[in-house]
Amino acid sequence: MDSASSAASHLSTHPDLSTGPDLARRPAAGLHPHLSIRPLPETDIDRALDLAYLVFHDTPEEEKRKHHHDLLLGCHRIGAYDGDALVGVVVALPFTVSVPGGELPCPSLTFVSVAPTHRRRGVLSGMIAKLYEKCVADGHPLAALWASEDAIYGRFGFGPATHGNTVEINSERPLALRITPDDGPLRLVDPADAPALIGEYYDRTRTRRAGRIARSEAWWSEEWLVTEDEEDDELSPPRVVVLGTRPDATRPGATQSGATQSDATQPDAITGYAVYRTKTRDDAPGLVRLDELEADTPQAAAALWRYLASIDLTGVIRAWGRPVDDPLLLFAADRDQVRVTGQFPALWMRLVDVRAALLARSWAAPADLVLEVKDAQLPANEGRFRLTVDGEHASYTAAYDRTDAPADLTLDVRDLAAAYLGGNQITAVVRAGLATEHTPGTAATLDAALRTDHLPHTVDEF
Ligand SMILES: CC(=O)SCCNC(=O)CCNC(=O)[C@H](O)C(C)(C)COP(=O)(O)OP(=O)(O)OC[C@H]1O[C@@H](n2cnc3c(N)ncnc32)[C@H](O)[C@@H]1OP(=O)(O)O
Repeated sequence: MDSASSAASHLSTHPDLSTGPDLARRPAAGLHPHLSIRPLPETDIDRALDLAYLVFHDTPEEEKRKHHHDLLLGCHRIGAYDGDALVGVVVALPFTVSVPGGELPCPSLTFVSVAPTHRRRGVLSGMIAKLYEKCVADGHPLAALWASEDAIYGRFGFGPATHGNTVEINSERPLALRITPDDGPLRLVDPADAPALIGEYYDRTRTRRAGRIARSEAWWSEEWLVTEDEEDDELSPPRVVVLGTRPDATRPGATQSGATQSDATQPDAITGYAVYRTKTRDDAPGLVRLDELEADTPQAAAALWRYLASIDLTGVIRAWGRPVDDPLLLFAADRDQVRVTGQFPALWMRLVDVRAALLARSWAAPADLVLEVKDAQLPANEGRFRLTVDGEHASYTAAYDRTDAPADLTLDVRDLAAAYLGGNQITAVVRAGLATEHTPGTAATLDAALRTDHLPHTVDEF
């Protein structure tokens, strides 16, 4: 493609489109015969980016465009074409996501774009159907995304499976804590060295919570630790602070004072880290914008929060995308000082193959019930299935097989997807009138079986 031509100019010169398409409004399940949906070749990546920048009202600099180009090269890409004109794009990042008890490949949708000339004609629906075909062919039971608008993806069977809290801390006074922070050494790390150091820590610990994305080194350096923040160029470059293990004279390498030379310089000596940026402001206290804080123990987390709250010339910490069950909310001694200012859906999940998805996760309690699942897109998921979970605590095994037995619970696949990682309750879905419990107590049994020790959490927005 001629890189100088944008999707906009391409559309306006296309004979079928210049006068407005003659495409009658089609139901989502059908696609107008003018349109074809097929894999988007490498040679069309520039056109795909033009289309995405058009619909997202973005005018990126060359460097960002090159970054997006490289990102799309490594993804599965689907294009919708009207004749030669590219009118729709869906990109699937080849992610792996943690699920209760393990992890699964999870094609993750991004750059979802339909030309303004072709909206509401089933183009997105057609591309999603194509993506599901690909997931089934590849044996990938899950798909995921972050939604630009809440109303779009439920109809395609996606449910919001993880949520994030926005937390604001008044750090003009010392952070009041009900626990004693870990006294291990804190060390600032050069962001260039951070992927190797905290990347290994993250890999080691990320499956503690479901919903977490495995991060490649490129994802660390080009998404997480990129020098200039994409949304606020007044913020400092990323700062990375790591907490080391407590000085212990008995450890190898300990000095006479008890400190160890290797504390916090080796991934296995780290007990937590925080990634943050700062900025000073004329009209308000200086800001610490926290991107991520992970810790092995509440005491280690408390040490990192206390560090962030005591940075000179700052008076507020704004933390985005914190876990809903963040222990900070309990060990903070003054909840007027530490306030949850918002909550939002983060990772939307799709159980493309309900059976494979359910069998791949761990279970928290026994169950024996018949689910009737509604799935408007994927008939293989539709119908009645007996879910049995047996065995001993911590090693339950599940079976999920089609049955003619009457249903104990009827629910939509999107609500099952929202509950899959343990972050939402089926009992609440029943109470909201969105699922029907034919046998009282079934939803509570299912909730107990799906329960996880920690709520799921996703902070990688894509
Ligand atoms: C994962 C991500 O990348 S999120 C980013 C999504 N992209 C954007 O927001 C960019 C701007 N918007 C667009 O490009 C398009 O409008 C899209 C991709 C959101 C929708 O594409 P379309 O081809 O118009 O969707 P399509 O025609 O297949 O719609 C299917 C159904 O979803 C509904 N729908 C689509 N978009 C929306 C929306 N924004 N809000 C509410 N309903 C919507 C349609 O009304 C239709 O419902 P119906 O079948 O009951 O009539």
